[in-house]
Amino acid sequence: MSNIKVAIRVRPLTTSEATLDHQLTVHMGVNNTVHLHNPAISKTSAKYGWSNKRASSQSRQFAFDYCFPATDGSSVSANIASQEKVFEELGMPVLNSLFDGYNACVLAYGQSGTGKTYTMMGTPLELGLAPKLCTAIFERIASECGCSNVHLKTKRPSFRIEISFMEIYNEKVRDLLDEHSNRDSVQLKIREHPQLGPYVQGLSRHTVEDAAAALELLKEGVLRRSSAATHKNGHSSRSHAVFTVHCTAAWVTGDGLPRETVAKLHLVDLAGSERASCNPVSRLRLKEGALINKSLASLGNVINALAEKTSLSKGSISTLNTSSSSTSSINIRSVQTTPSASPRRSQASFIPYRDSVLTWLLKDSLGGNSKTFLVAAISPSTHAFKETLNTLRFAERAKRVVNEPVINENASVELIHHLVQEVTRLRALFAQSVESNQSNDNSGLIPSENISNLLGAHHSKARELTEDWLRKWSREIGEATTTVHTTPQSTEIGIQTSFPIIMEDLGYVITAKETKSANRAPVENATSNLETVLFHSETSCWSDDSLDGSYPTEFHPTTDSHTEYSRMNKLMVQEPAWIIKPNFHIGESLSAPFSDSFHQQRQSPTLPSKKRITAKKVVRTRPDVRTMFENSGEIPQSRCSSPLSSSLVVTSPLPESFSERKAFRYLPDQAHPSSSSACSEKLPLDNLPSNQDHEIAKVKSTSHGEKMISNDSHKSYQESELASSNAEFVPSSRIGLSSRNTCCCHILHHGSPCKLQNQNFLAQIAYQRNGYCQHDTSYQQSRAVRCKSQSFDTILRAELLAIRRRMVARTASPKVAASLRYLTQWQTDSLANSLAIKS
Ligand SMILES: Nc1ncnc2c1ncn2[C@@H]1O[C@H](COP(=O)(O)OP(=O)(O)OP(=O)(O)O)[C@@H](O)[C@H]1O
Repeated sequence: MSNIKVAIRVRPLTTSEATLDHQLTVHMGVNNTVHLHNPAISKTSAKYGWSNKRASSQSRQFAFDYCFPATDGSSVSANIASQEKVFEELGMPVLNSLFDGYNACVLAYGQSGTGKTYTMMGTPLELGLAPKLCTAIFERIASECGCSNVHLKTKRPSFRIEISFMEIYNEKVRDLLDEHSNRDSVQLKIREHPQLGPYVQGLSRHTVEDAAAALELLKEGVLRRSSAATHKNGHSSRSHAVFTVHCTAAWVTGDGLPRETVAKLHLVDLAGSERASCNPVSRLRLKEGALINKSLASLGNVINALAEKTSLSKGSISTLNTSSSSTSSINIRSVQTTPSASPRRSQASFIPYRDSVLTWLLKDSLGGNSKTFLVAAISPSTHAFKETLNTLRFAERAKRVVNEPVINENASVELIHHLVQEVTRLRALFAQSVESNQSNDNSGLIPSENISNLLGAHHSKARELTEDWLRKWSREIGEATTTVHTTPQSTEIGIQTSFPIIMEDLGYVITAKETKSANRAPVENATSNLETVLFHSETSCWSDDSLDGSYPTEFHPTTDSHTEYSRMNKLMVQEPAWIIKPNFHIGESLSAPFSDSFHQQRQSPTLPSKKRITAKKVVRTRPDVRTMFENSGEIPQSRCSSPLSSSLVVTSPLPESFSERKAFRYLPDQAHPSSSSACSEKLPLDNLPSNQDHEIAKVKSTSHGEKMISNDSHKSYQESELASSNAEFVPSSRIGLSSRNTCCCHILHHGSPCKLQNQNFLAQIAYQRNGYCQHDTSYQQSRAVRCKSQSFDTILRAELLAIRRRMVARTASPKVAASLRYLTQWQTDSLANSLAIKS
């Protein structure tokens, strides 16, 4: 049970009000009290010597849960509650409720022009609750995905966020996210689901993967919303707007049980109440105003009825308490059906939700399953005294409304939990039964076969439902995105680590990729699937953003491309393998045998070292990069890596003239201060392109004390590099980033598209471990990734440990070890330690 929480927000006097010398009527006291008095009346009573009665009837004091003042009474602009403060005090509890699985609702109520829209939507410079919440939701998702044990969720949850946005204009519901809808189009109907409550039939729901997408939808809807100039507000909302965020969270608990919560958040910006006496600009405005007032009156009636109901139930409880002190055996039912109380109660128990579209739709939020917050917006001006008093009275009544929020668990998940409990109970019963069989005491016990049958049935039902749920959840998330792939369902997690090495006069960037398959039984077998390692190593690579991931026709490695492709898919599912072409030997660093499976697969235990890569054909490289090479007379010997990770990578050794110094022009001196001394020793940075400043400017400090260059900055850096005529060699994003010792994480899922938050999550982990991470944007764009989230936790943790181990293994070659100084600190340390151990 929780009461509606009420906040009062006072807007500052407008410029015209201040110019016209409007007096202030509202003052905030201690403990969230609001004092309202009418200075005009006080003055008049003093002047004519009236009794204080009239003046005091115009002076009231209220207490609320939150107060957001606009003035301290002495100056207009001082002490104004900022949008940030409102978000912190109201937005954060709302956010917490949503992530705990509760429905939540924020209603902005008040006279026209008092700041409802300002509070809910804000302005471009001062964002309101809705945009701030959109951003915060995705930040929370990223953080929940990034750390364990949040809200007792022992496995990291995965989320689905959907958005809908509607307005109630003249008692008609309209979808604000449907570009074809307009005020004259067919109105949407409200229906009521026995369990889920009222909903709008045919209202579009949009799955969003990041805050930007959510904000875009919000903006779109706000632009479509009906508004007009009125005498009170130049941009007055003529409809009630309801922005809804549906948040579904799914995770697997420590004991392997699925959990799924489905919560929704309504952000309601009501149209402003207005006096009918105020001259309407047109007949249309008059009609709009009348319907707005009508629906607000219905809202008032619902609030009144609910407040009354609360008072009555409190009365019942106090009656019960008094009676029970005298008669201990009295029961609640008998008190509630006391004849004298019943007519009033039955009247009060009827809540006129259906009197208006607004109240019907908000049924859950008003006296139902929701944690509701009401923001009553008021004007401090004497001229609005009456409306302000009405608003405060309304808010005071709303405070008495009691809601009954519950965590909204998915029904089938609840059933699974119930079955599992039942299985535990039956097991105990079974043990008891067996014991008593042994002692030949069968009195009162159910025969053990019966229990065993029931146990078996329950167990298999629970397992079946869990599997269904896992399938449904991953499919649902897959369906949420637009790209659909028909390749077999398989889930992999890959980690890519890149670092430069120098062999003779050639610089290479080594990109080591590891991909694991976890497609089967993601929960139970995740750990064992870790052994299914698909290791892919290759030399320097240019990622070709223009490649869409389709198999290039020119690709002629030793095996037929299609066979290769299907083999890859198969391998991902079934067996560990090394994907290294015989003609793709890049030096002893990667020739070291890494696993037994490698020997089995390749037969030749070691690859010849220091052999240059010779590819049969030049595959597509970025046209600009190619042109650049052609101009300089150097055609890169490129090859295309197998479509291991769905994102095709065009690889190439660095060209002959790509000298050491040039190769390391892009080293992370600025990005990784720890490695800067090592770099600058050997690689003077005097030849850095002038636009490096641009890049450096965008290097962001992070909480880890290290610096990270955003993708954007890198992109623009790269673009400016391309534009620069004296550029001799233009690295693609991958090479550029690779030379920064990045560790990129890919989650690969053949068959369904990517969920950004999961990538964020992995990238975040990678960053934490490696000090730097890259978002593979081309990958995000071109290919779909979806991983069954419940396997992330186990796989990734082991993955990160494994990559560390493997990095150590690579130090078998002193040449590679020499390149370690360019790796980030933790890598360097662990590898150096291992070298020391080996020597
Ligand atoms: N707390 C505040 N601080 C600064 N300016 C505010 C505040 N509240 C409202 N305003 C300004 O007051 C004007 C009216 O606000 P707004 O449009 O939000 O009112 P409203 O209650 O939504 O009106 P209506 O019901 O007519 O749509 C806007 O210019 C807004 O920027």
